[in-house]
Amino acid sequence: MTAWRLVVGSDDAGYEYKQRIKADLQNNPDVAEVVDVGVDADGHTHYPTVAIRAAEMIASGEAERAILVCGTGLGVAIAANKVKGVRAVTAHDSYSVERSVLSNNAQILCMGQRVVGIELARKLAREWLALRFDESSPSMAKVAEIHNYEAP
Ligand SMILES: O=C(CO)[C@H](O)COP(=O)(O)O
Repeated sequence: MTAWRLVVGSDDAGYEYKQRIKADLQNNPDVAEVVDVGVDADGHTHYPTVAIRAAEMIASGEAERAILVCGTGLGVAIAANKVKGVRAVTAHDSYSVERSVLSNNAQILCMGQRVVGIELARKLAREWLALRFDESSPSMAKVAEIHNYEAP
């Protein structure tokens, strides 16, 4: 199975989790390469800037998946979803993480450093990266409806 070209990003409120999850990715067989779009340790870039940068990389095909962290996981998802073709979700439980791929073919997982414990966030990231959307599944037609809505 093909390994992902992955983007990670956060604002300052998600920095520690982004760094920890990024470190995990070095040894993850589902990950081929990782691009970090910030912030760095003393960065204060607002979450929309980081999220839109990551989402644009997905939309352009530079990467297939992204993990974004802010305080709640909400703002990064709202911003990323403004980029055409991107499906970003906030999920902090295993079932939602699973369905975000199997139902929604989400390319971006968003989590909140102020919401979920680090060990759960790491586990959810691992689970999410191991999942693949089945284009022959009944969910495909529903995802296609979303795509068709924003098609030119
Ligand atoms: O969680 C955030 C956005 O959803 C962000 O990390 C903090 O945003 P703020 O509450 O506007 O500072």
